[in-house]
Amino acid sequence: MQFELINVEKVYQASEENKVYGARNVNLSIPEGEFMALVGPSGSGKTTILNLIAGLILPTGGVLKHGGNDITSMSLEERTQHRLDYMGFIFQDYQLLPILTAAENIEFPLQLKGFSKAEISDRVNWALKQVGLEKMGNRFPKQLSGGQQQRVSIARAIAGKPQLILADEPTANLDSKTAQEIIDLFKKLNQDFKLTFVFSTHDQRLIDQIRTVQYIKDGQITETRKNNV
Ligand SMILES: Nc1ncnc2c1ncn2[C@@H]1O[C@H](COP(=O)(O)OP(=O)(O)OP(=O)(O)O)[C@@H](O)[C@H]1O
Repeated sequence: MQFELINVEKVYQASEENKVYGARNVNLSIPEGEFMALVGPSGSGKTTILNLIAGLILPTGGVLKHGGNDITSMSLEERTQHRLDYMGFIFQDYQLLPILTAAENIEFPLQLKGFSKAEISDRVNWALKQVGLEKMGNRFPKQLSGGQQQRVSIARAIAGKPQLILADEPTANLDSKTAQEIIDLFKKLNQDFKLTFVFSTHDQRLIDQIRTVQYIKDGQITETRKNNV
């Protein structure tokens, strides 16, 4: 099922006379298996668009769809459930809980989804293997490098077997070699499982490797570039 943003607008009302367009006339189709980056300067609206796709914020205009379903007309509970069912999230600062081991960090959202103990254990082992950390499940975040912590957060995002991964600047805190390894891992997951990726980046070195690049400025898509990868 594809995600679609149709004429989406998000106005932040800082005050009566101070309106900020976080997104304006955004039209985006995200088919299953897409590998898409949102690229633009700070404040251009990348996070806003990711949050709109996630249903974390609602547009002030336009429609957001997944398959035939209109996400904008769902209740808060339905949107939360929809997000749990279909999406995984990766953040710039990993957002791992420091008091939990790598494996426990991956388990946590699976418990929210109500899986059995055996299913959780299978999924954690599967996810750790996918990210090449099968021997590090017992380590705490502070015992892992930045790249390894980001791998744990990727494992956490994929363990629920989502359709779409949303990632806000996932390589911004990493050196260029580690950033490349993380993008290689995204590509592998995209190819092996037809997992859809939409992520924001500032990193010019990564852009040529991304199938669809959406350039964002002042909340608008100014250019779409397709790379043959
Ligand atoms: N909650 C909010 N209230 C008011 N304005 C906001 C809010 N969130 C974002 N904005 C504004 O909307 C615009 C887009 O912000 P957004 O965070 O989406 O950009 P970004 O491209 O992700 O930036 P960065 O690369 O710095 O994270 C900016 O002008 C920002 O100041």
